Amino acid sequence: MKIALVGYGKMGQIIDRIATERGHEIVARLNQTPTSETLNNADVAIEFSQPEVAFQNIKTCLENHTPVVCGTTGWLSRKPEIEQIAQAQQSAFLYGSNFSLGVNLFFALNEKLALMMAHFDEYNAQLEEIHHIHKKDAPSGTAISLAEGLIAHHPKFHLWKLDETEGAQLGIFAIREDEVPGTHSVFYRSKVDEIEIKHTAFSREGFALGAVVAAEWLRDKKGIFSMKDVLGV
Ligand SMILES: NC(=O)C1=CN([C@@H]2O[C@H](COP(=O)(O)OP(=O)(O)OC[C@H]3O[C@@H](n4cnc5c(N)ncnc54)[C@H](OP(=O)(O)O)[C@@H]3O)[C@@H](O)[C@H]2O)C=CC1
Ligand SMILES: O=C(O)C1=N[C@H](C(=O)O)C[C@H](O)C1
Repeated sequence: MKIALVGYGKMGQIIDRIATERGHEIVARLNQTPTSETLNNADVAIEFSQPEVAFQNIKTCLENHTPVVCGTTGWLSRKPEIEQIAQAQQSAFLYGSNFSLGVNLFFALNEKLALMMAHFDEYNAQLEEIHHIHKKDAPSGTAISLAEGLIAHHPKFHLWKLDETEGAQLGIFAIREDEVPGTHSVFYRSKVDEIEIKHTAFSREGFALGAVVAAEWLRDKKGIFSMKDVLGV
């Protein structure tokens, strides 16, 4: 199929290689907001840009009726608007904070554990994410998805507060270090023990492959989807 890459940085360039290896044609490699012309009749757009520009990129794709797989994080406050546009335009939109199979299994594992712990009050949870020094947003989209999943499956979870001041943010430690691709840990701590579950990305390959698989899945769809729909988990 024909793929438009909206955002051609670290992720876009790896997606280009993997999509080409899987027999797809890259019809656009864009580092600016697309237009109907620059989308070049793509079957699907894959958007990995930056937080401050993602909304306009996605909006343009949806209004052009180009199905769009979005991996850009840090813009989610405007996701409801995008979902309204997708519905109004009868387009296809799929957002993933993390497209790797490993992290989506990690999401499911933590949700199952939170569900089991919902019967007890012993454990609290704390999240930690480590990324490369170029990352603009914090905490990571993956960490936010993790936190949302824990709370949804364990409403009593008291996510530790970073500094115990009233109204402190969720217990998410965001660390920026060297060229770390993405490491996420969840610590479940009681008075007597601690359970740690960790996902470590060795490179960006897993994210890129997952995004291409999501684009292949989305091509003939209409509506709003996530990686749970692609993977059936
Ligand atoms: N969901 C997932 O699985 C993953 C998500 N991400 C997320 O993807 C995003 C991109 O990450 P990464 O590739 O490392 O970042 P990069 O900064 O390497 O790439 C972003 C690219 O977007 C380009 N860009 C700037 N403005 C626009 C615009 N208006 N329209 C289109 N493109 C534009 C930049 O061009 P220029 O340099 O010229 O400004 C740059 O090439 C981040 O939000 C990150 O959190 C990353 C990995 C996995
Ligand atoms: O910026 C990155 O690199 C990544 N960002 C995503 C996030 O914010 O969760 C996914 C992955 O961890 C890499």
